[in-house]
Amino acid sequence: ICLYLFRVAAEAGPHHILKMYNTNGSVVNISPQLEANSVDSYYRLEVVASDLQSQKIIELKGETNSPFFTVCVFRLRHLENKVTEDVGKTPDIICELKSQVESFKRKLEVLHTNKQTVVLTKSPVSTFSLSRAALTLDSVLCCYSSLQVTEEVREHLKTPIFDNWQWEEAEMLVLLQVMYTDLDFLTAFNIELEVLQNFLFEVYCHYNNIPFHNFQHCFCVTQMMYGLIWLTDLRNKLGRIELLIMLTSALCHDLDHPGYNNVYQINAQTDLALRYNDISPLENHHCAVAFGILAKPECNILKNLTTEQYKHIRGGMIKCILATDMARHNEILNKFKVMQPVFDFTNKDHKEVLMKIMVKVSDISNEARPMAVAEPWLDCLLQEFFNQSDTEKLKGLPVTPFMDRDKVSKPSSQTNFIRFVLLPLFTELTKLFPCLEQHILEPVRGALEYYSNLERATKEEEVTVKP
Ligand SMILES: Nc1nc2c(ncn2[C@@H]2O[C@@H]3COP(=O)(O)O[C@H]3[C@H]2O)c(=O)[nH]1
Ligand SMILES: [Zn+2]
Repeated sequence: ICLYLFRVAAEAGPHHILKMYNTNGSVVNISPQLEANSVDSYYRLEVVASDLQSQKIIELKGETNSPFFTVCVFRLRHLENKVTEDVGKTPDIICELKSQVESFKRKLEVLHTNKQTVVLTKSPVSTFSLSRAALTLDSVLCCYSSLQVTEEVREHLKTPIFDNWQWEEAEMLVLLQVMYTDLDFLTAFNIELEVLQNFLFEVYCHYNNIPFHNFQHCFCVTQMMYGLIWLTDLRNKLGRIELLIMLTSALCHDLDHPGYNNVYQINAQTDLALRYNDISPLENHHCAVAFGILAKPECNILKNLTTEQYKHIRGGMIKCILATDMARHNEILNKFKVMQPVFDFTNKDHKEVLMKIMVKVSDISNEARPMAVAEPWLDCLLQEFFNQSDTEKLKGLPVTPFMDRDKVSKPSSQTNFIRFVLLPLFTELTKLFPCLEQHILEPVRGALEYYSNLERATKEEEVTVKP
């Protein structure tokens, strides 16, 4: 079995380069011809994580220490079944090997985690630096002038079926400009085109290159907000200033997100948690970064407004962005539920809660999009979740259960989220705007059915596979 495991380890893939040494320290060839090892003449397996900038050494002594991997697990299970048939019970040696396979698997996962941490590590308070320069302002400006945004694209941009995966980041910046233009913000608030372009580019630069809370997410949330504004005819129900608050809040709501949520910030006692006294540290940060960008005159799309208007927008954006902290989800939804039957578009409190709900709906609206658009987003989200829970394990912090790769699957993650978060929220908004039924409620119901079926099928498969 050890020989077999070594061979599998040698084929472990690009992230794990393995070298094996004998007790004299000489490298030995991992092959089926390898001599049997023992407690005294053991092999040392060195896992060289070539692109991880990290090295771990695991010693393999006789049969008492062994490697890992899924294939091994299957092999062992097969062997166990065979032996159980012959002998009537699982021999101790097989149980021991199983636990060693698990332990080795965990070690490799730690190595893999190191890699992700290296890639993702960026000081969470690294604001106002143009650290990410995949695009230059010049290249974006070039795209502004060369991209023909047809009437068809402009109309498509107003719908939740818009597919973000088809567009480059520079193009998204152009599309964001179209949103500000087509809502008449440039004329209504005397925004110079160049200032808007600088602002959008700075926003782009302050999103991090992380799996989920990145510029693409910012674009999707803003585009969903834009779509909702058109679908619900909010232009005729709210003031332009409220629309500007909602769209700009959506745009800025995750600025400089570090890829680790509030619970992590608080448990790890990060700079952000210290700075904001554990009170919505991320959302406070996103908002502070937004106003840091607006503080630069060349990016200040609000500079031609009166002090009164500026204060109104600042107050509104702070409320909307802070409302995206999911810890406040029930508080905000319950407020809206109470108002909804007597909703009054001229009532200041009612408008305020509606604006928060609109930003929240847009923020978590991936499942309202077509499956081909939504599913890759779930992969991105789980990648970020797993990265956090791996880091929590590594640092001995409490592990967030819905982020734990050992506990969560795509279907289980979505069925619960759709049932307990999305449907109650979307249903309430749909009561106020019945036209949203077909645009956001139906696709979400479809997604629930899809993931429920998948969950059921997986469970049935598990039952049949089990010996
Ligand atoms: N399981 C699940 N969670 C989601 C989905 N979309 C958003 N979320 C969660 O909702 C949260 C909204 O706020 P955050 O951006 O902090 O983090 C987001 C995720 O934790 C989804 O499609 N599935
Ligand atoms: Zn978000």
